[in-house]
Amino acid sequence: MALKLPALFITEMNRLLEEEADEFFATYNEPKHSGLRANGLKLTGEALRDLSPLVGPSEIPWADGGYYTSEEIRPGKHLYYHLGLYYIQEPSAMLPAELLGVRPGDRVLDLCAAPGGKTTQLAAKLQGQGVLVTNDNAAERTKALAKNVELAGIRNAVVLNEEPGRIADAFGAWFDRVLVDAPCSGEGMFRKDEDMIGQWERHSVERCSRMQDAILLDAARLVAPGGRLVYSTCTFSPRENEGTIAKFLAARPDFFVVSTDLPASFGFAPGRPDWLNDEEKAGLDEPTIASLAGTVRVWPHRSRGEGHFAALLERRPGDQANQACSATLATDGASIASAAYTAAGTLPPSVLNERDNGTKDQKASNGFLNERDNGTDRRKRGAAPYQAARQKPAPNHRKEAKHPVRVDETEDVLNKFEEFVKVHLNEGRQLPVFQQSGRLLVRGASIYLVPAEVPVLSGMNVVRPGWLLGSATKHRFEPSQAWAMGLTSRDAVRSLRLSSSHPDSLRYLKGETLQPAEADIVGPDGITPVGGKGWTLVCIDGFPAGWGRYDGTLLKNERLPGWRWV
Ligand SMILES: C[S@@+](CC[C@H](N)C(=O)[O-])C[C@H]1O[C@@H](n2cnc3c(N)ncnc32)[C@H](O)[C@@H]1O
Repeated sequence: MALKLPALFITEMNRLLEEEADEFFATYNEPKHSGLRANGLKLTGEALRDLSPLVGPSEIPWADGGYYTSEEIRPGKHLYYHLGLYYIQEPSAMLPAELLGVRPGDRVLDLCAAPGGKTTQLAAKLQGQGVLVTNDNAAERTKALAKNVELAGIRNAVVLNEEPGRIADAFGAWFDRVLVDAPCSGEGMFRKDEDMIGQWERHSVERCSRMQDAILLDAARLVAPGGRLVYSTCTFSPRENEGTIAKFLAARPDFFVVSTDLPASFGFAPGRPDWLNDEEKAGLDEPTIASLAGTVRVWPHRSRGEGHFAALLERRPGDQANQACSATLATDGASIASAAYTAAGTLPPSVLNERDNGTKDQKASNGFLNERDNGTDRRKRGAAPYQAARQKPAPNHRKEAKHPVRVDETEDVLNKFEEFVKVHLNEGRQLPVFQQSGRLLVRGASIYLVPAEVPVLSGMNVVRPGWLLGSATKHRFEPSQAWAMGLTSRDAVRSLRLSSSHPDSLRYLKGETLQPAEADIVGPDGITPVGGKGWTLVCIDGFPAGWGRYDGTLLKNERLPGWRWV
């Protein structure tokens, strides 16, 4: 065996797998599986395969747009990676988001999300409709999460750095779909990442299992009646898999296991209720214990993927437990809602809609109401939703006192932003996006498009309250890289059309100034030269790569240093 596996792990796997163990251990002498997944927000798997030799001929059968690839190809070093056209992801890791069955328009929560592989997959399922709240409690890791959200061009995501309990207090049972890709002992990743072996010795299965129990109980509070939750790990240990689910079902009988029923050709194995210990079985009836066979185990000796476990759970419709969550929301909301933002939006926040069963009085004591009332007023005045941020901040904004942003500064940011949209963007395509999919929010000098329906997230650690569109400086509005990545070439009045084989493409991604041919500065149709000067969306093979400023001869590179290909 090439890898030095922990002795305890070897003993345990021999005990569990019995006669299958030799076959299992033999996989540690074989190469690991690698994959990538086309970013469905930008192109299909077939389109990516037509474009790129990176994509091997072999599809990952359980993942939309997923392909096996080889490490030698180094897909992270390719230009298309920097355009957000795909995400490099281990094949089994593509399963949980598929199981969740996300539909466009859903409210989706990815609770343990960094660095964001499954988040980008869930966003593609939403196709820009609905809301994706993506969270990780490790502040450092949310940097990579936010970057991957932006690289993928996701427009309807909120990125949080919070503890699950605080999210549950604020949102209540608000989500149609929740993913808990739990921290785990990582036994299934030994072949992919040898460091996991050392970490296994330090982080015991028992410690992980306690964390999982707590996260899952908080996650349950966030699932709307009739909604679904996927729990997944990349470990083999029954304590962290069937054991965690069994204890959860005993604590939350309003949830049940949905049998996954996947094609036998995938090679997945059923969950193992027979591996539960007495403590885990306590309080469960026989049919519930047996239902754990409906969860999924991915074994490297049976499937073309590393070790994984996934359980699809559903919350029974119409249960009453939800009302308790809402009461907590309303009470806690009063303090949480000492708002963090300089301005709120027009669309009625639906945190207190009928799903949450909040009473009128509860609503009245909740700071979320400010936002809705103001929104109603503005709608009466007929103001366009995208002007939403023009309103006086509510008087009780706690963080505002710390970093005061005056209303006239908010006005200034908005004026500069509107001027930018008018001059540089194809308004006919952009305004409907602003009006239909969210509300504008000014925070400091930056402006965001917050997904419609998302409440004011006051008092929470918000990494990105929405799609970062850009920031105002003293003299102008500067569009963000995130905005560029979520646009198409048709959205800009002026774009630079580059082909990936042209040396300027690489030079642009590396941050260099370009001297483009005039004929390549084109209008929204991507063909007709437009000339003129100003902000220009740089597109490679038709996909946005970032902004530049064209002065008629040179194109100044506006890709921020953190985004440059080094
Ligand atoms: C398996 S990783 C997630 C991988 C991610 N889903 C992806 O596809 O890229 C587990 C994550 O859970 C986070 N985590 C650990 N404890 C947490 C908690 N209590 N609440 C939220 N996230 C937590 C870790 O920081 C880690 O990023």
